[in-house]
Amino acid sequence: MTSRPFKTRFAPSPTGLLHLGNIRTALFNFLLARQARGTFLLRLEDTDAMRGHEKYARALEADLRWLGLVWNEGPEAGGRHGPYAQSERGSVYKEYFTALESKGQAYPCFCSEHELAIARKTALAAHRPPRYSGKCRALSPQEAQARFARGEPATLRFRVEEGKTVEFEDKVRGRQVFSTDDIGDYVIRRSDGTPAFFFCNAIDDALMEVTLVVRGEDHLTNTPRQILLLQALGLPLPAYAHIALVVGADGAPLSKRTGSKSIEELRAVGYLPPAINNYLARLGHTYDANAFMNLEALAENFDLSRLGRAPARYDEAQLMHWQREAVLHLPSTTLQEWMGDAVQALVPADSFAEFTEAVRGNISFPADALRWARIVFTDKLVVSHAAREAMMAAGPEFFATARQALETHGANFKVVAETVKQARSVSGKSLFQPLRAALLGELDGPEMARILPLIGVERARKRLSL
Ligand SMILES: Nc1ncnc2c1ncn2[C@@H]1O[C@H](COP(=O)(O)OP(=O)(O)OP(=O)(O)O)[C@@H](O)[C@H]1O
Repeated sequence: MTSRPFKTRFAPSPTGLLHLGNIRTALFNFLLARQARGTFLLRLEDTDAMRGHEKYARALEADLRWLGLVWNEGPEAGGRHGPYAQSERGSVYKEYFTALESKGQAYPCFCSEHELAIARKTALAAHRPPRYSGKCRALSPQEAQARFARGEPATLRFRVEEGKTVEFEDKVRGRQVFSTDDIGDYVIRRSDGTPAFFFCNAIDDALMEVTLVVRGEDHLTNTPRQILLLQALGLPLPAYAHIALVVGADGAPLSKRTGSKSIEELRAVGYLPPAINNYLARLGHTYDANAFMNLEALAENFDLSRLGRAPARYDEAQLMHWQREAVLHLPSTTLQEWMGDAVQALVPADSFAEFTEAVRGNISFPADALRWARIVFTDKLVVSHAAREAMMAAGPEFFATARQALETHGANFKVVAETVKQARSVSGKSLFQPLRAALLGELDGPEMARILPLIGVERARKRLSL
């Protein structure tokens, strides 16, 4: 098994937009494949019955590409093991159902939902695991045929040998032991003919030669069932790593069904791919270095043994930290594009590079850049209460001197400030705050030496005349 080429996979069901929990699973699989110079496979776990799966499939592919989590095998990328959408693999699953039936390892079950529900309740009341009683196990082929002929619907159940254990070494959670007595015979094909999710999932992992399955721990209880299936079919087993789920502030796992914030929404407000990647790679996983890293470095230093088992809590403040880091690290031209049309319309082309560098340290989103662009390049200055107080405290003579210095020396903040300092004997906060307040309308913001030349003498003169 270990001699097979290293391959991980991400196998989402396109039932909604991906959220940070799903993407973290994709990221870990991507990083591990990249680190091992192996393959990162994408498989769509859709079924024909799913609504809108085409739309969501395209959306999740776009999300992955946007984050740079590019798959080397799967839809569009191609590969030897396609098709890569489960809705197109019906004939493959059929073949394996037949194989299991002909070996006597699967049998038709005619028990109705109602009957099964009663049996489950009875078992639970008697403190027994609610596993299938085995009622249809012993049906003779003739009897089964007769019932089919009468048009009775049947599921297909996988036969599980009693009194055994299924064991595997989980790469995150350690040794896992399950008793087959708790599992019981389980449904692998529903009565409408559709295969059970974990059946397709296991068969596909084996046929697509996946060697390591990294997925949310919500799948942990599927694993012994999948191992039993693969063993019965003589198919290779992957290694497994079940990672803690990402939970929201309420402690509940992020989920498409409960409307968790989607990657698409984060992209729309201006979150940057390296911010999301740096944040998620550290969510429940630790690196030695806390520095901002590109995907290559995140991959190089990723370590499965450093994954925590506790639920990973989504923390927006942490994501914001990495967003600011990403803004600081972005190439200037990319940052300008990211700022968007509204900023581009306000900032003169020949000042864009200076503007970008001046505000880079003070923005987290394009909306922040727009605010600074309005302050610097329009006459609509909104002066905050604190700024107005600082200006009042400095008094009109302070500003008369500042205006005079501006006329004499131009938009050179250092010289203007130095002149005011000498002439009015003020320094530190009492010098810089009123100047900043008048010129920007705020007490915090970009470095004045960079921003004043962009504001220009004319606009600065008016602002110092307040
Ligand atoms: N909250 C979460 N935290 C971490 N991983 C998650 C979370 N929710 C789903 N995953 C993982 O994302 C991968 C893709 O899952 P899939 O698209 O089937 O979503 P799902 O399990 O149906 O989740 P959802 O509840 O969001 O629909 C799986 O490995 C799953 O374990």
